[in-house]
Amino acid sequence: MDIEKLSLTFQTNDGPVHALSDIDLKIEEGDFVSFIGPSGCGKTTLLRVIADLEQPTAGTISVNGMSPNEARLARAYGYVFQAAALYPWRTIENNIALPLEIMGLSRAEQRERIQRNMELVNLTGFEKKYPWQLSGGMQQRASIARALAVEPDLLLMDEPFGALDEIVRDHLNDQLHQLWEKTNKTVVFVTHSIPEAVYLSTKIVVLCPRPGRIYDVIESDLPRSRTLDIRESPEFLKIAHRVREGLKAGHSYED
Ligand SMILES: Nc1ncnc2c1ncn2[C@@H]1O[C@H](COP(=O)(O)OP(=O)(O)OP(=O)(O)O)[C@@H](O)[C@H]1O
Repeated sequence: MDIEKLSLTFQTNDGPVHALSDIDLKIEEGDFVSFIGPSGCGKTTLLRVIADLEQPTAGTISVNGMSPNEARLARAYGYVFQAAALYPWRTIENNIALPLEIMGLSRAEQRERIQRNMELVNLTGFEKKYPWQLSGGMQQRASIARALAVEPDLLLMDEPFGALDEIVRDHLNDQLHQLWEKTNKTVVFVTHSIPEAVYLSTKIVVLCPRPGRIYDVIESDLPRSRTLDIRESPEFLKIAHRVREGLKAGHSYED
């Protein structure tokens, strides 16, 4: 993915809001990229621009050689929201089936994809449950399975684990990491958590607000294959330190 000199200004009743300013970023296939930064620095807006849910006011962006609009129509990405956004009146398997029905896949193909992706997120056996019968962490895994079932090259995730407690979050970080290793998808991930960003990413983009812009891009030198233990290593702590310094430098304490 190639983003060049991209800016987005929202016109509001209180005047213009410079949500994104002069963003330059390259994301390679198979990268795991995190956007981290204080509230209002434009993380979600940038993700939404990639997803064709917002239009930039300047600059260019290409997603797998396509415009975001072409990529959306080609179903090149899956989007996972902060809250699981599952339909409560549909079972887990029928939630995952929904985009597949819209795509017009055969029942057999739908069933095969549901089974395979539920297995990938360790939810086999919960096909007939309703979302409200599952824990928050399981609901998030189900929404990841739904995004994966479309078989996108690119997974866009907006703070998917933000509302979960620390232990569940650690567990899901580990699972997501393994999933990424197994599937070799490109992932763009929004987070507020430094350990989460450093653990998961091959590239960490530190953003700062007013106007929303990139402060630092950190290429991780951690091995691609990792376990949560790596968080104790000096290499991990060094990257975490650099992210923290970036956040401090870009932070305004007047908020
Ligand atoms: N539709 C909109 N209309 C006007 N302003 C908007 C709109 N969407 C976002 N903004 C503003 O753009 C800026 C960036 O918002 P954005 O949600 O991308 O930040 P963020 O880094 O994701 O924040 P958070 O961490 O709180 O989710 C903020 O100042 C926000 O108020």
